This record gives sequence, structure tokens and C-alpha cells, in this order.
Amino acid sequence: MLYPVNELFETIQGEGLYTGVPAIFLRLQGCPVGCPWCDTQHTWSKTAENAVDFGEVIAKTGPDERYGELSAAAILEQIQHLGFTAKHIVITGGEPCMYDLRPLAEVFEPLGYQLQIETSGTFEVLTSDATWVTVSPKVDMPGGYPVLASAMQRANELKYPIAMEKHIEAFDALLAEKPAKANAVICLQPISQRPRATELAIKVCRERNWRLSVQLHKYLAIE
Ligand SMILES: C[S@@+](CC[C@H](N)C(=O)[O-])C[C@H]1O[C@@H](n2cnc3c(N)ncnc32)[C@H](O)[C@@H]1O
Ligand SMILES: Nc1nc2[nH]cc(C(=O)O)c2c(=O)[nH]1
Ligand code: SF4
Ligand SMILES: [Mg+2]
Repeated sequence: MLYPVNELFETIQGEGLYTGVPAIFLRLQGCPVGCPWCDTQHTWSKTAENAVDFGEVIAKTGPDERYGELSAAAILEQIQHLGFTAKHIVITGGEPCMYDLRPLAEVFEPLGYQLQIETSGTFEVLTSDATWVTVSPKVDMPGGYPVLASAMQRANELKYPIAMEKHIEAFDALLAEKPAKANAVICLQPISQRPRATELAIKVCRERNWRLSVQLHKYLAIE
């Protein structure tokens, strides 16, 4: 299994329950979902022309569509070669669940790494039981969501992006129709640091005892 790696870097997790935790980010290329406010649009298109040597991926100075194809073992080698010391690995994208992530868990978990997946819940989640799965549900996208119900059940954490009151209503409707696990952590994430979105998220989190996820890395201007 080869994974299309758009980025591999070490930083601080800026979102969700694990905010503040040093983490290695593995960003996979490809996403068909098309959220209009997506902050990683350079990961959407996966074309053969953009497949490059991994050296080019590591030398990137800004976001672009190039990716290198690496096996789980080769990703481990790169992480060791780069000298990353974090033991938490966030697999994101793009949409990482377009790919079978179990070979990554097989390589990394025996070495003591905690895996976390950031997914939209639009593809079946194929990973180990020990993986922390963060589902950021996408409900307004065309095409239906045949696997969203099972993703909601698998989610250790739900992280819902919001900007307006109608998004809270949509999230309530989703939770009623496709329930989450009883102990799932629920976070609201303001879209693009918009002040009104942040104000609304703070208000609703206080009312509901949900967590606020502000994309700390954007305030800190780090990766
Ligand atoms: C870029 S996505 C990649 C993983 C996966 N495709 C997903 O949507 O969960 C990572 C996280 O960023 C969130 N996100 C993307 N663009 C955002 C924005 N402009 N403001 C707030 N959150 C955003 C997504 O909802 C998701 O929780
Ligand atoms: N620091 C940092 N934290 C993040 N948490 C989720 C991210 C993502 O793009 O999925 C992300 C990211 O891009 N950077
Ligand atoms: S599902 Fe994730 S990567 Fe895909 S467009 Fe939406 S936010 Fe971006
Ligand atoms: Mg990001």
C-alpha cells in the first residue's frame, strides 16, 4: 500500500481534544468532498503529474499539489531520518479515509505511537481499534453520506465546523439522526477564525458543555 504524502511535518496539534500536544502530521493527497471554506484545497486534486520524489515534498516552502508515494515503512524511515520525536501522529488530508490506514497502524503502534485520524466521515474508516478518530461531519455536500452513520459511531471525537446558527441546527439534526457514541468528545470549530463564528461557538459550547476548538496553530502562525 502506497500513500500519497502531500506533507510530513512536526508541530503542535492545533485542533480538538489533543490541542497542544506535539504531533507529527501526515497529510495525504486527494479529497472529493469540496467544502467551500476548506483550508487545504491544495490537497483536493490527485493527478499522476503531481506525483514527485519525496525529496521534493520535504523541500516544499508552501502548500501545493505535489505528493510523494510512500509505504508505511518508508514513512517511518522518513520520520526517523527527519529526527521527529513526537509520539502522536495525526493522519489528515485531503481525506485520509480514501485509503486503508491499517498498514500505518501495524507499523506505528508497536513502536508506541498514538495514531489520530482527521476525517470528514464520507469514507469508511479503516484503521486500528486504538486509533483516535476525529470526525468532522460534512452534511451540506452533494452525493449523500452512506457511511456517515458508521463514522459517527466510530468517532472518539466529533469536531463540527460552524459559522452560523443554521450550522448548529444542522449539527443537532445530524446528532438526532445519526447518534454519536455516548462518550464521544464534542467540539465546535469556528470556520476561518471569523469573529462571529467564534462568538457563536463560545456561546453554544458554554450552553451545552461542549469543547471549543479554535485552530490554535492559526493564531500562533505555525504549521
Ligand atoms: C482540512 S480537514 C482534513 C481532514 C478531513 N478531510 C476532514 O474534513 O476532517 C481538517 C479539519 O479542518 C477543518 N477545516 C477545514 N477548513 C477549515 C476552516 N476554514 N475553518 C475551520 N476548520 C476548517 C475540517 O472540518 C477538519 O476538521
Ligand atoms: N497545527 C495543526 N493542527 C492541525 N489539526 C488538524 C489539522 C489538519 O489540517 O487536519 C492541523 C494542521 O494543519 N496544523
Ligand atoms: S472534507 Fe476536509 S479536506 Fe475535504 S474539502 Fe472538506 S475540509 Fe477540505
Ligand atoms: Mg489544517
